[in-house]
Amino acid sequence: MKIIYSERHRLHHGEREMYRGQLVPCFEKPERAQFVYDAVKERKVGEILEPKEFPVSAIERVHAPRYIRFLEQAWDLWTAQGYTNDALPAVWSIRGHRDDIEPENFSGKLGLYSYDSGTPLMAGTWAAVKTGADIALTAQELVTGGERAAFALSRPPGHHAGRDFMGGYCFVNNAAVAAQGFRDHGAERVVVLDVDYHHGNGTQSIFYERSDVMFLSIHGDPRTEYPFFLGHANEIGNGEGVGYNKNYPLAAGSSNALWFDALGDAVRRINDYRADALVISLGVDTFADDPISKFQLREPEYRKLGAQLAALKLPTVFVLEGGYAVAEIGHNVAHVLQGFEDAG
Ligand SMILES: NCCCCCC(=O)NO
Ligand SMILES: [Zn+2]
Repeated sequence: MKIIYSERHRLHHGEREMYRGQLVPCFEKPERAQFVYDAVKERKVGEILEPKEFPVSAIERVHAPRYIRFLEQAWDLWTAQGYTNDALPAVWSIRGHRDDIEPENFSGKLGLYSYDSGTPLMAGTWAAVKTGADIALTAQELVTGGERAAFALSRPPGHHAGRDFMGGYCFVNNAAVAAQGFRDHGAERVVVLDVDYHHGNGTQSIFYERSDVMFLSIHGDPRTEYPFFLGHANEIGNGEGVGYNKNYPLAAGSSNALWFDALGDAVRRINDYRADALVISLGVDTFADDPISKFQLREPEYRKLGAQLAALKLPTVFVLEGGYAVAEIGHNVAHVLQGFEDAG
């Protein structure tokens, strides 16, 4: 399969994130994409291409223009106040507050558009994020054009980013941008399947009222696992979207058998939905040795996952999400992609 990658991801290299009450070095770092690049290249998974550039309007198909304007201008606004360190929020809009008025104060703006203090914004963040969306759209365009599958090797990840908020290391929802790209180019029904350890709260919230994009997610139970506030089994969609959202929360430490039971049910639902295209939010923080997650997947499971996705026989875009066991992330991603390719 074709792989889309750009060195411009390096423009986003946050210094520190708030973790358990302390500012610690960022888990989401440039080496992650480097290791994935090295592994897919070494294993000859496919030709590696640079992304095409798309208009920012393609991002605004799923994100609020005022949020995108903020992302574009944030670093200049921050440094205009004399700061040079990464911007991290310290105050948030929460229940009972208003979110229809954007504060003039930068900290207020940043808090309006954030939901955690783990997602530092720095000089090159917007450039890297825009390229990440271009990577996802390039993958979607290739698959719409006839490629069986493509891998969007993008960072920072995106599945926690909602219509108008960032968080969980995510700014623009690359998987949602790709899903909408499929919809805007002939696909009637699109599935986003999120196999990252963490619930794709951003992706769910973007498509929650829609029946043309079905969202399914297998993840650590939000009662104990990040992002905590969305991802329960009783979230089934709203309005038009009722029945088109499916969550499989699994207890931390769940067995691979349980994980694949969930995948089996998701596959059945995807087949019943008669999708025209499939987007996989491919996080490999489900890895047994991941430093911040608690599932048990290893190479055999990643290859099995790839094979079961191939059996759907759908035009497929894989979008990189999480995975923090940096030395192994590349191999784990490659195992999924090779499992998919080998299943033919
Ligand atoms: N800072 C809290 C943990 C963020 C998890 C990010 C992730 O891997 N999401 O899939
Ligand atoms: Zn994750």
